[in-house]
Amino acid sequence: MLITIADVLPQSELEEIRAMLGAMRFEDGRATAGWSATLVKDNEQAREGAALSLLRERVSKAILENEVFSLATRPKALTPLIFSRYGQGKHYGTHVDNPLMDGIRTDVSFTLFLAEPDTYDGGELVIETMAGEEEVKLAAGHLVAYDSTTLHRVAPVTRGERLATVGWAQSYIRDSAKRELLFDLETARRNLFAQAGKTPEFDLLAKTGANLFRMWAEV
Ligand SMILES: O=C(O)CCC(=O)C(=O)O
Ligand SMILES: [Fe+2]
Repeated sequence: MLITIADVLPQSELEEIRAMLGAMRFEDGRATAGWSATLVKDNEQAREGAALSLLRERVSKAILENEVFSLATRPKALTPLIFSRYGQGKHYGTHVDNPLMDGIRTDVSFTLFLAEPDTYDGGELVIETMAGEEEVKLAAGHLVAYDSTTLHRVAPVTRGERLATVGWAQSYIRDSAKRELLFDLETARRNLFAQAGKTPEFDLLAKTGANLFRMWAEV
């Protein structure tokens, strides 16, 4: 499933986060790439330190508290976030993400855009799907989550600077098709509740959703 989620971070926080990033030191992104990714990765990332730890904590909390993110990915754990910067000419060529990172299995990859799209050209996240290439470039504060199993790339930036934070979730539900099924069922259940309240049909959907989760969850 590929899903975009609006307003994971509000406008007021974005300005402060961009200012914090502006004061931080960045290093070559190849420092954290596997050997084949170093062939294609050409960006910069915020360096480890107290400021990065604080920022990570704050943004991870906002992501995990987002209800749509939680229902779409069913996160068991997140990797430490990477804050990346792509100046002019920077890009990240086609690759698949490592299956394990920081001790967790990567089921879902996500990018939270931090720069407004009219401040830079290029820098689209391009994801290869069975239906063709999906280009994603979102407003600052919006997030895209997609299966870590996909090939994807970041197109070269040709003007300005692309700022984003990226991370990975291990899901309680390993299989993407099952995650989508649970997401649809929960959406239907909530819509039914909004229309008709707590009917017997609502209870049956609640039972089915909970019991499928119990059947599939890896804890
Ligand atoms: O910056 C992005 O949107 C994605 C970066 C990426 O693919 C990665 O770090 O593995
Ligand atoms: Fe990636």
